[in-house]
Amino acid sequence: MILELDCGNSFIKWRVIDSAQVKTLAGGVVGSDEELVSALRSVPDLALRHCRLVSVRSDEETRALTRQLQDMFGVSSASASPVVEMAGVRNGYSEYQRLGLDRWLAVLGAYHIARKPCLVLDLGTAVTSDLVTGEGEHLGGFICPGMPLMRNQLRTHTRRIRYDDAAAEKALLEMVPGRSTVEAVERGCLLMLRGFVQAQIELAAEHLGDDFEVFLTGGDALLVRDVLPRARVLPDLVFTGLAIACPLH
Ligand SMILES: Nc1ncnc2c1ncn2[C@@H]1O[C@H](COP(=O)(O)OP(=O)(O)OP(=O)(O)O)[C@@H](O)[C@H]1O
Ligand SMILES: CC(C)(CO)[C@@H](O)C(=O)NCCC(=O)O
Ligand SMILES: [K+]
Repeated sequence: MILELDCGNSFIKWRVIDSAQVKTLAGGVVGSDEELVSALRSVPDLALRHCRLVSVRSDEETRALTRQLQDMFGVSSASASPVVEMAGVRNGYSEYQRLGLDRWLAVLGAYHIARKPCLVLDLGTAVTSDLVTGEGEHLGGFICPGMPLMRNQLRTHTRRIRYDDAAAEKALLEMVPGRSTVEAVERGCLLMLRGFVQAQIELAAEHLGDDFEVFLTGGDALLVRDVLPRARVLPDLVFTGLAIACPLH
């Protein structure tokens, strides 16, 4: 069995796949290293042979996690690392090491699947957009705050914006003008997000021509799905790229 991890800024996405790399045996989203360990402990008949991961956390945090996995499950971890070029894709950053590895893997995964120009949108704590040409040239992209950051900035920097998560979820069931704070904020932030992704479609058409694929991933992907009817929603896109960046021999 192989353990795969995508360590984002707020959550760790994990899954266990069989050694032939065809079936997903277990998986989930957790908020901390401790939660990951207990989630793994509750997987029946767990027998990990390998672990591969991508992390946008500090090296220290990532090392603490891999050490724990070694101690608890006897498995050593391979981490995706920055490269200039891989699998037919060329990193577009002027300092290639600075490109977030989750972005890089999502781009590798998307280009591997599409083999044509791609727009890759990842909606997590932060929202990222990346463009790749049909020749595998990564053109760079954009970063902006995601839903969690937008709403928390408003809650933190104002005196009178206060509401709980349950109310937030309910507020997004409709998009008419808000008649309460929670409705006004949640719907306002969602409109920002939708506006951003729509602008990316226009931008991608300028840089890539009209025939490009749109890939959508990240915990909040479904919030913008209705304004991107042509997008392929692939929650495991980063894992697709991880398999390319960290092959098991
Ligand atoms: N099952 C889920 N578990 C956790 N978060 C979820 C889930 N489904 C949707 N979300 C939402 O997804 C968002 C977090 O997305 P994601 O897990 O991709 O972020 P992240 O990887 O921590 O952030 P980033 O990609 O910016 O580093 C949050 O707004 C959260 O509410
Ligand atoms: C933008 C995030 C936070 C998205 O997870 C991550 O890809 C990251 O930390 N990137 C480094 C900065 C950059 O990509 O330019
Ligand atoms: K991510």
